[in-house]
Amino acid sequence: MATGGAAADLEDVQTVDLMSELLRRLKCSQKPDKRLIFIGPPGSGKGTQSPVVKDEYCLCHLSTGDMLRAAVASKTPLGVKAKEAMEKGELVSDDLVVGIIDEAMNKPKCQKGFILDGFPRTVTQAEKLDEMLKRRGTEIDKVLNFAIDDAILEERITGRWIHPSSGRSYHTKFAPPKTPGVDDMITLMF
Ligand SMILES: Nc1ncnc2c1ncn2[C@@H]1O[C@H](COP(=O)(O)OP(=O)(O)O)[C@@H](O)[C@H]1O
Repeated sequence: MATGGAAADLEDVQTVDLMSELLRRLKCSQKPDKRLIFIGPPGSGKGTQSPVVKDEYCLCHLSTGDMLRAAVASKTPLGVKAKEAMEKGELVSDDLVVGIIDEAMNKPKCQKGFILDGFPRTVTQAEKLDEMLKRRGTEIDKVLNFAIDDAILEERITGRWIHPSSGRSYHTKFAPPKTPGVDDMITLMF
């Protein structure tokens, strides 16, 4: 399905990037398919573990929260519809969320499977997920519940610092920035 445009784009890609992507795909072709659901409150470690598991098993990480925030930021039609509910701290409609997950699952990066993060969040979403998987002739392999003590969660969340423009997160005790209150990359650059 490569188009003329896509082929031209590849010519612009550095050889070293192209080779490492080829090697990655070769390695990935030997991995078993995996379809996972991660469940856990903010601070439970989903955000830390997801990229590790994703890279190891060549999966895509489908975080509905991240996808919705990106849609809102880039003002796509989906983002415009989701914005109001998100700002009020309410759930976005099941149809919208199911739509973005269904579309994302068709992407090549989800070919080996996926990590669902923040989805399903309602019974309707869970039923729709069942339908989607049935249609694709697949199943969920594992659901991982990041069970964690409330006291630990509180310590992690209250000590968290987020650099808004990059999304990099720090912790006053566990992962402090080099200079208090300053993002490390900025410290490095100046
Ligand atoms: N599965 C979902 N169904 C409906 N709304 C969702 C779903 N996932 C995320 N959202 C919307 O995105 C917001 C942010 O989600 P998320 O990043 O998971 O963070 P939080 O832990 O603050 O809920 C939610 O408050 C909700 O409005």
